[in-house]
Amino acid sequence: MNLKDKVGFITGGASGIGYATAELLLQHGAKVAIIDVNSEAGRKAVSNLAVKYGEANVTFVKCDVTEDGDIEEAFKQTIAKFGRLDIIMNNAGILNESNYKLLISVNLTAVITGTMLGLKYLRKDQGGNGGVILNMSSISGLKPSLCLPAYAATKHGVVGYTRSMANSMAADIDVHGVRFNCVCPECTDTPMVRSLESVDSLNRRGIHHAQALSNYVSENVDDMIKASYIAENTIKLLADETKNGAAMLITSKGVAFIDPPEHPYFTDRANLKR
Ligand SMILES: NC(=O)C1=CN([C@@H]2O[C@H](COP(=O)(O)OP(=O)(O)OC[C@H]3O[C@@H](n4cnc5c(N)ncnc54)[C@H](O)[C@@H]3O)[C@@H](O)[C@H]2O)C=CC1
Ligand SMILES: CCCCC/C=C\C=C\C(=O)C/C=C\C/C=C\CCCC(=O)O
Repeated sequence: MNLKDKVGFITGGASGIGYATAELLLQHGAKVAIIDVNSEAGRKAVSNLAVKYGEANVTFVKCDVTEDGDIEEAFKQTIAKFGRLDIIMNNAGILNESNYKLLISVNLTAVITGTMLGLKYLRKDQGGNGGVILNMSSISGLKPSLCLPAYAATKHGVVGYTRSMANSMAADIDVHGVRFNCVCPECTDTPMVRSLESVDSLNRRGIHHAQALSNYVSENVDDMIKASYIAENTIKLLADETKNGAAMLITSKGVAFIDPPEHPYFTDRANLKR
């Protein structure tokens, strides 16, 4: 996919990985809607980006991704502003083991809702141009995380959902033109991680092994990979039209595509005639 003049929709785009990806899309000539619950950060993000890339190319829509109506309205406002939609990045996320129902709602349910609601605007057979849905998982979506079991459950859910949607819709891709991929970064230096330096914050959020994790974050955060590195690899995945159903692990050593295990039952079912 040539990113020039394409339109991206990024939830959690006011900060961290979402913001870095928004900026890189703008550098490639795309237009971007930053979708976020934090109005102050969202407006600030857009005013910074507008100075560099032009007011016509970036917009902010306040949206709580746990509210279906907010997500629908954000899609409508994005298309009203830019006239099309090509890229959906369901990226908003939180870390809160205490409030695991909210955690599931933001990190997993909203990814499914953003995919289902957004799909109808992307589908070539429903008036869209085709495109790509990129869901934000984590290395915690591929391996156990002893400090963050509920968080890991949401991120495993994102991988399972994204691969399943890709497989389920792959047979008709010529009709709808939509690809589904997810990214699984290792720990990245963002405000989310910086907020974990304090053991009080970790305890409030019910994160396991709080003291050990706080020590680890404080000692290592400066050396963690940067959000711009996640954005560079995310953009490569977005643009690569050969990739559908990919789970891309991003670490300081580079990227790796993690394949699901093969099983004849599922392989045969994927080939079933409908
Ligand atoms: N930083 C890291 O080490 C890693 C982060 N991730 C994932 O990347 C994504 C982005 O995380 P970061 O950039 O690190 O965090 P961040 O805290 O810097 O950015 C998250 C953004 O999501 C927004 N947000 C939170 N709840 C929302 C809601 N209900 N509705 C709309 N927006 C909401 C926040 O306001 C914030 O702007 C998350 O899904 C996170 O789980 C994945 C792997 C590693
Ligand atoms: C080891 C540092 C953990 C810091 C956790 C903060 C944010 C994590 C965000 C993620 O998406 C996960 C990324 C990397 C951590 C992966 C596993 C946690 C390792 C410790 C554990 O097993 O819980």
